[in-house]
Amino acid sequence: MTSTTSRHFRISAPASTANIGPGFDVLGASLSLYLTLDVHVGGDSNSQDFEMTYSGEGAKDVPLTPEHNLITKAALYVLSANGIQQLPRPLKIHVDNPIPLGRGLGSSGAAVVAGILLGDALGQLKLSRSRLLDYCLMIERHPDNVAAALVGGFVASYLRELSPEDMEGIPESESLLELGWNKNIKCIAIVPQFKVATAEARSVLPSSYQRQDVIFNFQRLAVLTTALGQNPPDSDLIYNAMQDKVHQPYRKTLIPGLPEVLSSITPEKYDGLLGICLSGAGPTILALATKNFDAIANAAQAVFKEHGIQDSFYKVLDVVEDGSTCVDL
Ligand SMILES: Nc1ncnc2c1ncn2[C@@H]1O[C@H](COP(=O)(O)OP(=O)(O)O)[C@@H](O)[C@H]1O
Ligand SMILES: N[C@@H](CCOP(=O)(O)O)C(=O)O
Repeated sequence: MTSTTSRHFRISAPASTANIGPGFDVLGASLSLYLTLDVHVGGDSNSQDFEMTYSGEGAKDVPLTPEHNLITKAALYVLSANGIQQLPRPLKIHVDNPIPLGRGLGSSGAAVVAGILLGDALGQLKLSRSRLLDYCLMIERHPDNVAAALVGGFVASYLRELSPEDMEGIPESESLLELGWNKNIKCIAIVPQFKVATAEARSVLPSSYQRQDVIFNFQRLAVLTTALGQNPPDSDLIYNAMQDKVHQPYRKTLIPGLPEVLSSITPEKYDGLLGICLSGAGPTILALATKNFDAIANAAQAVFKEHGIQDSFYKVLDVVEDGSTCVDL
């Protein structure tokens, strides 16, 4: 498809931290770390050029062909579902990605959301936000990261029960609720220098659970969704509400030192700490705090070192309300 009209636009999609303890596949919060696409399309009707360049995380790792790159695959998915079988030419995309891949900060969620917005923009489809989310879910399959990355803020979501007939098309598959987040609560992401693929971290989870473990998470999830919006935040309430029995206990085999990090770093020992958990499927540790960020991060890094993980870094991030955007330049 040759595009004669020339357009220059920028897509931005935030990182996200999912689960936040007991909210496995439910809770997600968008973080102040943005994947951006700088897109030039059309202009020279004689050119069939396609160029994709990268800077930042994954620049040397990710495939750059449209059929293999997660961003352009998502864009092609939206376009083909709407009767457009290829990307318009000429097309230049520069991707700048500060989100570490395979670390539990929603890099794939941000890439899927950015790709869906890219397809929507290139096809001039003007899809609604809920429709964009449906497309994201058909790719990512769990709602927490993509919901937070698309709409922004602190988000709870559920998947609708879908019949086989529903699945023949692109079903309306998710509902979400934007929750309150106390702006004084910062997200310390302690990032070990090894990857855990989300698919692998999901494969180690049991297919069924004891009733008491499910109730354990239900109780804490209900409390946590409100507690994180309260001001001042209650560290005892939040710390205990961020406990989990559904995913973290099973993922400790993939992340050396995880139990020790989660049990040894407490509000009693570290002033300002509210709670600590695995960010998404890990290996990043998420610590929620109002101050004392460096001491908290250094404590987690020290535990990782005791377990042979010498290299890690940390970032102090905000939960951001603006979600993903597509802006003409
Ligand atoms: N900006 C990107 N561009 C292309 N592919 C990406 C990008 N970000 C993530 N991916 C793909 O997603 C994979 C990481 O996804 P996943 O295992 O879910 O980890 P994460 O916790 O970072 O979401 C990468 O290995 C890569 O295949
Ligand atoms: N609920 C998912 C969240 C995965 O988040 P990611 O940032 O690691 O992709 C899970 O825990 O599997």
